[in-house]
Amino acid sequence: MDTPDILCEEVVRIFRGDGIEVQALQGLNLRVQPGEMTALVGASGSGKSTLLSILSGLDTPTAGRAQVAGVDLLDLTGARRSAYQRNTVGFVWQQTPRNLLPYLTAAENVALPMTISGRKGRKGRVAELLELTGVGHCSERTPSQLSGGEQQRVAVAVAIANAPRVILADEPTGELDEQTSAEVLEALRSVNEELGTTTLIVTHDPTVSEHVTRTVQIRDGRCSTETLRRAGVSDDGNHHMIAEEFAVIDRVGRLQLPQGFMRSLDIQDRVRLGLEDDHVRVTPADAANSPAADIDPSGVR
Ligand SMILES: Nc1ncnc2c1ncn2[C@@H]1O[C@H](COP(=O)(O)OP(=O)(O)OP(=O)(O)O)[C@@H](O)[C@H]1O
Repeated sequence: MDTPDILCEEVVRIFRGDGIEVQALQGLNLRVQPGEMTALVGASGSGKSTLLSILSGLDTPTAGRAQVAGVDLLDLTGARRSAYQRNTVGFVWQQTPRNLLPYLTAAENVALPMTISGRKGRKGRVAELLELTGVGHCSERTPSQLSGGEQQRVAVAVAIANAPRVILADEPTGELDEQTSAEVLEALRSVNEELGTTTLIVTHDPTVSEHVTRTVQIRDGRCSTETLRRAGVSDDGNHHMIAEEFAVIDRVGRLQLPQGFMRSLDIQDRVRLGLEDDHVRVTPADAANSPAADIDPSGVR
């Protein structure tokens, strides 16, 4: 298997202040392979923004290992941090002012990172990237002359201007309606398919899952479940997408049982484990004859 473009191993981030300690990330493990397009979803406060701050080089983990495109994020300082943010990763933020300069046209915004990096052949590349994200017709307009969706598609073109290995998108569709969101997600998908850019989209938006092949759910600062989508053919020959949900298990065997399972079997504090031929049995400890929640290795039932 290739070296992952995003690699998090046992990442911990603790915030301390006023005598209070918050464990925003509690030993998070995540691998995103080169060329993968993944959505990271989770309830408010689950740790998504904290993880994205670390991956973007704006924050440092308290413990653990975090690498993006082979760059170790724990000892990133000064000039290496700037080079990382300029060339290795591209960003799309929810708020337009963070993505685009208001007094530059779309084309000038896309050209700017290339100018800063001293990249040649800028003019042709600007036109190509705006076409790729579906906003070639907007090149001479400033952000205030663009719709919210067009602004975000220009932001995607800006993010890939210096050909980064990885794009990190933070709620890129947060302020858009469903139709416009779909256009922005299609722009990200075109970039992923045409250029092979590894893409991680952090979002609350449940419709994002329909545009990616992998959705990772984060709960209490750890990855808890993953949904993988693949094309399938049904008996009548029609093509359709099949989505399958898996529990995430780490190297030492930790996994999170879904809250629904815990509630329906009244599981708390401790359970009995049993090893069967092809699966592990989990039984509430204090219910001698209660039904068991079986964990099948091919998925969570
Ligand atoms: N700078 C900080 N100081 C103290 N606590 C923080 C800080 N940043 C985040 N937290 C806490 O860490 C936890 C995770 O926050 P985070 O913003 O990563 O969650 P999130 O999943 O991105 O939420 P949302 O979807 O609402 O943005 C929360 O309990 C939050 O209050």
